[in-house]
Amino acid sequence: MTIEVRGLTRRYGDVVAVDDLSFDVLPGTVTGFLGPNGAGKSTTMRMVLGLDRPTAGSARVNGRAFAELRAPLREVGALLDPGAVHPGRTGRAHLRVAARTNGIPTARVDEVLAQVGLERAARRRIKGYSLGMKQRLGIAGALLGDPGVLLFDEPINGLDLDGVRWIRGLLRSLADEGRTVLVSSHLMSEVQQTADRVVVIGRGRLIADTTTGELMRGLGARVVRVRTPEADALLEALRGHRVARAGVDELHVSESSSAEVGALAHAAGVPLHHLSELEQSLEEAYLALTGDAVEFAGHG
Ligand SMILES: Nc1ncnc2c1ncn2[C@@H]1O[C@H](COP(=O)(O)OP(=O)(O)OP(=O)(O)O)[C@@H](O)[C@H]1O
Repeated sequence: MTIEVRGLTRRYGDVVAVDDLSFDVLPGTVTGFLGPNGAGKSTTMRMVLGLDRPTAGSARVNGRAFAELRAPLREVGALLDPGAVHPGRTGRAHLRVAARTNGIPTARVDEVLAQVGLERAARRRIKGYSLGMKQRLGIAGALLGDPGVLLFDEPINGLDLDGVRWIRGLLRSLADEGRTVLVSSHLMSEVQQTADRVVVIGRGRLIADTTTGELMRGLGARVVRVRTPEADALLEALRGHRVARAGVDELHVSESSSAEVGALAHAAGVPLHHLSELEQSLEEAYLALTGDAVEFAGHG
């Protein structure tokens, strides 16, 4: 039960939505799929689900292209666009149609309705559903075929706190049952709370593919802020370190400590006017990581 993405590329005219992307999603884990708006997350998921055609490369589920899966809904379930349902149908009727067309026993419909907590609304028309209820119905649809691979595109969008907690618990339990779970979000904080692994993309390209812990350690690294009237001399003394020039008299040193920077400055006879450690918040660090990849940055 895996998702394998290899050299996946999708162009729309001049826009490269997904750019030579490769990663694996493994069973028993929740993998967060993280990137700013327009990064290419939905396009990637659509290609995994056979809803869009790669310009190059491949996306495989359990070793096969989606079109080659014999019983697709039993192998992979997805929540993509919860609004894309017939509003005049009841939730139950909607799922029964999906079950029938996919050779899934209709008894399964009531099971998944119970699993997502929609039993009481099952006989009401979808047009009367709240966003959260539509989201739950979409998830029920994803679970219908009891698939080993699940994709959720921004599942917490528009949910209240209870709904968010419920989704987190559901993702966890699906992974604990040994399933392969890929969940997209544009929020670092969300992925931090739910995912074991993270695939970060920006402008369609892979930025990071690692465990959540590693990503947080890397991103949360302290930066030493130092000010000196002799910045060039200090730069020289810090050779071999990762240093960014933040102004005429200010340097930011990564992967170091104020003790180390202070000692190096002292040894080189460089006077310091300021020395401190900046603790980056995870959200800031994530923005720094994907900053160059943001398609439309807000100003002011
Ligand atoms: N059918 C399409 N035709 C033209 N361009 C498209 C199409 N689908 C997506 N794009 C473009 O591809 C890029 C990636 O879009 P995509 O929706 O995959 O990003 P995303 O990471 O899911 O973002 P969001 O969080 O906003 O949904 C964007 O520049 C988008 O405008």
